[in-house]
Amino acid sequence: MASSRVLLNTAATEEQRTEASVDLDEPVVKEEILPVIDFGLLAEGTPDQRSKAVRELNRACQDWGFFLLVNHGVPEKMREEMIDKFKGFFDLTPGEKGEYANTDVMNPIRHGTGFNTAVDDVRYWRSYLKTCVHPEFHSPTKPPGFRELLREYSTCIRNLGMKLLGGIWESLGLEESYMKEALELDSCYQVVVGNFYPPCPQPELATGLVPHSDHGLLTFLYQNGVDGLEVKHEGRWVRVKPSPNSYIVNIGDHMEIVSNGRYQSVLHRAYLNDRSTRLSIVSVVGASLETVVIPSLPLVSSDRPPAFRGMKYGEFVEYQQSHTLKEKSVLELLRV
Ligand SMILES: O=C(O)CCC(=O)C(=O)O
Ligand SMILES: [Fe+2]
Repeated sequence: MASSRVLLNTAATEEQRTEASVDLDEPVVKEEILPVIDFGLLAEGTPDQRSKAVRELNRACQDWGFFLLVNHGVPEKMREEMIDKFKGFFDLTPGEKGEYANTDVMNPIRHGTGFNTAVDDVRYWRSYLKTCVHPEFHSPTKPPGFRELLREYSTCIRNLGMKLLGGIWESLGLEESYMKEALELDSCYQVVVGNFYPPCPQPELATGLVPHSDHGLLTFLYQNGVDGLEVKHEGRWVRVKPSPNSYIVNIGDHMEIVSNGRYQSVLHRAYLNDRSTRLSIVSVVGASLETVVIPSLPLVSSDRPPAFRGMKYGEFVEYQQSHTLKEKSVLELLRV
């Protein structure tokens, strides 16, 4: 596979100036519309409307593993303020942000570039801030107001996530209360990540994020109106264009495990552009870090034996975060 190594040297800050190496032989990217799920019908529709929404959820999770969530109830003002506060964080001085730069991958607040700078072999045109917001809430104290807003925002996404999970369990024929207990969802692990991608002078030669799947059950992504997400669908990279106000939601590795492979996590990556700064806010909702996640017993039979070995979710996260980000490599270790 052809690869190019180039020193990107521009007006970018020292933090963003980086050596990048990316594969150039990927299949052609196409733009397609993701399936749309109306959360309003799931949460407040008539029984018929809810059943229809659950069937659509089933189709979207099976066919794509990615969908657009509309009528989700997260206020626009809160989303836009959250984007502004993350911008405010990335605009802090390197010294102020440096307080959160650390090498312990399970540290509850982490700022950095790339994915895991200790092991990355590709450098990224990206800065990030990761904060664990549940079961314990952590947040930087700067910029002013960030902490308060993040608390409100993450609670809103968690509540949305739990209700959406309810619809997904139903679509798999699973009992909500059973799943809540099996995954210890009252102490679910939730992390919020701000991804900051400044304009890149040679976007075709650098990368925002390499192809990967997310570790949790579900991921919610909101962006600042600048596109940059690509999803691997039926062997091709597809550019995703969310409708205004929608969340992009995707299935994570642990949904693949609990559903015993019925719903699969999907490879995605971030591409760059040379004009506009892109900011994405990603919220991952997963089981409790203490839970050993296994395929759900009602989805296991002699015809369909367990497809994955169990592993404590916390160990999975730690392993993924301390190794090079590489497609679905961690999940594959658990495949039977
Ligand atoms: O910024 C994006 O579009 C992708 C981010 C992402 O995949 C992640 O943070 O896991
Ligand atoms: Fe991701």
